Amino acid sequence: MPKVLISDKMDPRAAQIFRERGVEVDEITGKTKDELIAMIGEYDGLAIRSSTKVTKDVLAAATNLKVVGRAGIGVDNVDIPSASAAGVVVMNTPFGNSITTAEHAIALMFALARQLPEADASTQAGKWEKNRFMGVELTSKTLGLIGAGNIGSIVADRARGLKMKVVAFDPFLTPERAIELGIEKVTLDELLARADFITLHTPLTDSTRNILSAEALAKTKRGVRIINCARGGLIDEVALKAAMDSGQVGGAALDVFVEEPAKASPLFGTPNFVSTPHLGASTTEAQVNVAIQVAEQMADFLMSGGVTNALNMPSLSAEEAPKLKPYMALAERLGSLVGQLEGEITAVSIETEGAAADLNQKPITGAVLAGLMRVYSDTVNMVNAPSLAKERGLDVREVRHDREGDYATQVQVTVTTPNGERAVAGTLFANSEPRLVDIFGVKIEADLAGTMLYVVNEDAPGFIGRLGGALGEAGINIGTFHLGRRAAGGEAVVLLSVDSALSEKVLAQVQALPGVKVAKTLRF
Ligand SMILES: NC(=O)C1=CN([C@@H]2O[C@H](COP(=O)(O)OP(=O)(O)OC[C@H]3O[C@@H](n4cnc5c(N)ncnc54)[C@H](O)[C@@H]3O)[C@@H](O)[C@H]2O)C=CC1
Ligand SMILES: O=C(O)CCC(=O)C(=O)O
Repeated sequence: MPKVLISDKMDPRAAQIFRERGVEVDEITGKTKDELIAMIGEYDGLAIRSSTKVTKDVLAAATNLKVVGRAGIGVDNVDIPSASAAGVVVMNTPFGNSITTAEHAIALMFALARQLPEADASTQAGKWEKNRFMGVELTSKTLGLIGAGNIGSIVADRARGLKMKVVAFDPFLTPERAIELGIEKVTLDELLARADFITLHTPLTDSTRNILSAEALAKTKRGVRIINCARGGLIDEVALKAAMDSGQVGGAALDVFVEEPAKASPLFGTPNFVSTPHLGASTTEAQVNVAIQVAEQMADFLMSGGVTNALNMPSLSAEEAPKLKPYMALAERLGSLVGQLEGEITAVSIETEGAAADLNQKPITGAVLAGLMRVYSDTVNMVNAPSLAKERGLDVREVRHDREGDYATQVQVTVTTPNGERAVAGTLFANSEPRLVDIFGVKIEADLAGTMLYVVNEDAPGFIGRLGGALGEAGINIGTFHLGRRAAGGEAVVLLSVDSALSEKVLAQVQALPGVKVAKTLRF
């Protein structure tokens, strides 16, 4: 039974779903990095929010880990390249808290427009400072959106409902989408010059870090009000403090900080500065949504191989997964076969025909690459195989054929080596049992499983007896025996499964049999 650790506070429905789906679950929150490292080795899955940092060190200790599930959107607390390299799938829940976060941005915009937190504190302090708190209307004001993805679009919709004009800077926003949202796509400089309020809704990346730098803040309308419900680091906090002190920025509301938890900040105490402790996603509705979604996705993956909302692997629905499972086994074995038999591979082409061509090709390709590269690395799997292939400069091609060949379904793997192109092909028997049907142009029907001996020999009478004799003398029991040949009297191939591994000595004896060109042990 797979085992999952929930390491951040999460709605109890997550644990309930894991248990209902047959996944064992521990909820242990508030652990330090070292404590997490000490315990992570026993888990197949890790469910987190934003507090747990899934660093390279944590991943190195996570020897059984297969999936990290983020109950939320931002995954900047997960080292995705290290997770991919370790073959760990990283998933998030991209929509579950978007409305809630957008509403928080709108709430902070109102808080700034009417100085609600300071007015509240003053009133409760018995001051009744009616003349101190003069606000501004939102109607007809311009809202500048930096980032118009899921959350930014919802903010735009709500702001338009408030009769604001919305302009957006987002290099990936298409003109059609801007029209659909009723917003104007502008450059960053134009946004800075025109916006009365600016709200940020991008991930933190190299291109968005300090997007509101001292230089950018200097280009804003004097008195602009700024809201950040996305990520700390999008605004230069020191520059923001200076801009607020000079009056260039008339108000700022931050839900997120460069350092979290933000227990101290030069911004604290600045007039018309509003802050919340990363509460963007903190509503009952959003937390139920993300908890249910992350548990469903992780359970699908651990129990049936379904992949949804993964950031480092193509999606695979829970319906597709069982159909693809035997193909992935076939693909991995074909990849493994060529990987073991061919040394220097510079390109690989994965061709499907018949029923296989109607399936999602990415998992089949991932499985071929994982099998192929297992000779180089024990830790390669479908998640890290494509990036490993890229690192090695392997040219990967996928081809789907409409035609149906000799079999109703077929996967062919062709590799390019210094000796030319070499192809192997396989099919499924009874829709589920992987079988090799062609090896380097020789027709053969073989199950690729366990330890096998691959022999290429000259087709001549008596050879099978001599081979069986050599193995028998060495005490090696033959399980299955498969034969194929290019032409009578030409090159023949023998693939046989053996019940125990062949020693170097026995392999050398087979190699020395008259007519043997190649003898190699294979493992599947
Ligand atoms: N405060 C909180 O509790 C929460 C914060 N978030 C944060 O909100 C962010 C946005 O979430 P979504 O809208 O769901 O993400 P999304 O991926 O749907 O949208 C992000 C948008 O940013 C745009 N973008 C990327 N680079 C850009 C750049 N250099 N300049 C301008 N735009 C750029 C993208 O094109 C995309 O349209 C998340 O990355 C997350 O960090 C999300 C949920 C809760
Ligand atoms: O889990 C949380 O409270 C934070 C949510 C968040 O920042 C996100 O989903 O990106």
